[in-house]
Amino acid sequence: MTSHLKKVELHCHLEGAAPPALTEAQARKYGIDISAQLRDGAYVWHDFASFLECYDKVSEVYKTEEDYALLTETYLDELAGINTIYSELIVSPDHGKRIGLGADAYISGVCEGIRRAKEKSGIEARLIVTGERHFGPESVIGAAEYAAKAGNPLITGFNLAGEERMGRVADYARAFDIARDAGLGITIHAGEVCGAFSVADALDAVRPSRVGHGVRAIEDLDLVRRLADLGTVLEVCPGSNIALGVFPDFASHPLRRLKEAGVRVTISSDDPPFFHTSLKREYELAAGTFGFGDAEIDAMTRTAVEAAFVDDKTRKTLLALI
Ligand SMILES: Nc1ncnc2[nH]cnc12
Ligand SMILES: [Zn+2]
Repeated sequence: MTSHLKKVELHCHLEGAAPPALTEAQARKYGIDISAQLRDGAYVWHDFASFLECYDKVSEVYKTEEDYALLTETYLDELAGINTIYSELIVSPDHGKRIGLGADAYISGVCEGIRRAKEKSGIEARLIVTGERHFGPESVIGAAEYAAKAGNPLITGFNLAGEERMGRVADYARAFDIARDAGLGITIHAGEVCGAFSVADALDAVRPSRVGHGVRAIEDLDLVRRLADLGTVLEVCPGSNIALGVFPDFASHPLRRLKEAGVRVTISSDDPPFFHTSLKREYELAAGTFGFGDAEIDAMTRTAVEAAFVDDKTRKTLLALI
């Protein structure tokens, strides 16, 4: 049981957290046929590429500022209900542009959702703007420029998600320079679908303080030592990794081995309903399947706050709550 533990999540894609029932209602509202992506209350995909396709299609049923306020509020309410004190949501203003809503209205809807949830439960949240690798370097630079110029105090980080097999990290380095120069925190998906080289590329090309997943670093023990020495924080999402077949089962998942090698690890849910998981389940897995005690789980939660893209006052307040 982990219901008594305070929780923090650093890695969850907003559209990836869309509850199937809400997506179904949205599709009905707009007369969109979502039956190829959502069947019997579950999202339909069979590998990483089809997951990304399904994700993009599902995102298309969220169309207005209010749709985004509702989606954000719904997810943060769920998190607050399991004792979560802080959440970082990965958002894609590009998506707002693609559906004709516009990046500003997309972000404004999300911020309204954060405001509503915080008013009810006190949950704190920040936004990480992401570029999508499969939309190419120019689009990712556009996302970084948007995040850098937004002047929105809730946008505190920049990420690169999407098809990890497309191009090399160095192709996207300029986007990270733009984000870093604007004072944004830097994290990047690496070592999920691609192997250890992808994590090494990320360290070399963008010097992130955190890496999304990073779990395939385990294939190179020198790299594991490098991560430990640098103090790079991994946003580990075990349920996602098993659902996507990154590892065949939890017994072979490297969360414990990375932690024991001195790597700073945290736990998140990634795209919870797509992977039949939730932050609650990820904490339960940490306790049950991985065998971590309460003190060890609290230490991971504290690591997440230490690595959070927040100001020092907020960090202090959050640390005092754990
Ligand atoms: N797990 C994941 N990896 C890369 N890009 C994503 N976009 C949404 N979920 C993702
Ligand atoms: Zn992710």
